[in-house]
Amino acid sequence: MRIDVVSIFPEYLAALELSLIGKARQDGVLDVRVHDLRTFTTDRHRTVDDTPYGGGAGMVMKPEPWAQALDAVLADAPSPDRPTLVVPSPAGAVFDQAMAHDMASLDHLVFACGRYEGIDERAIEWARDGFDVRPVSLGDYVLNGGEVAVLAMVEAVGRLIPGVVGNPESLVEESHSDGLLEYPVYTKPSSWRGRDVPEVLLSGNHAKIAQWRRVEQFRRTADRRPDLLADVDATALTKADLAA
Ligand SMILES: COC(=O)COc1cccc(COC(=O)c2cn[nH]c2)c1
Repeated sequence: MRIDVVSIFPEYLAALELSLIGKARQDGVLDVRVHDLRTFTTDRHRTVDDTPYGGGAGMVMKPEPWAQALDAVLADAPSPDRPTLVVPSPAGAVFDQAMAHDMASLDHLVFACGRYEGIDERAIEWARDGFDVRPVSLGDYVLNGGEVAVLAMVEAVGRLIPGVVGNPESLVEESHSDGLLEYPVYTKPSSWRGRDVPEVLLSGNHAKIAQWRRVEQFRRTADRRPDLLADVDATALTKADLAA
């Protein structure tokens, strides 16, 4: 997969050189390119923002540098297919694991990191000719810019790409993969500061362990994210499971 990120703080994305994503880049599994929006300005001060029409506090990102930057990305695109342009924004569709899987199936993802009060809307509309434009929110809160959201999304998407995570098995049983939160996990020692690992996990009885884990998933989801239960087939939980 090819990923392009455009930002006025390209050094913010240095974290993508670390750990699993960094290794995937070295192995050629991911091709991540970060671009400094100021490269695409033409004035002496490398201006990327100006005051908002209609008044109000803050500044707005000028459309022209964005059009120049996105044109440069298109000129160097890996395939003639329309890339997806993800614009992290408080006014976007909320990012979730389903969206991460959808993005992981794409050949070319481009991220536009907004700052200040946002990007001139005309640049977003202009981009619809060359890109599948998707405003995406991480949640109902406001960041100072899109870079932190891009780090989260590139990690969530990148880890789903074959060859990025060592053991693909570890992607199967995790929160949200089956609509439920994940069960609690334990490791040695079996007794720690007076707290013992649940007996069933030491039993070697794999059917009982699977049953216990399933119940814990439902219990946790009901406790922390009851909103998720609406979409889950609770009949999968038998009375025997609950009695266990
Ligand atoms: C058209 O879109 C834009 O102009 C985006 O502009 C901005 C402006 C300020 C901050 C951000 C970063 O995104 C978030 O704050 C965000 C994402 N998820 N939850 C909060 C983006």
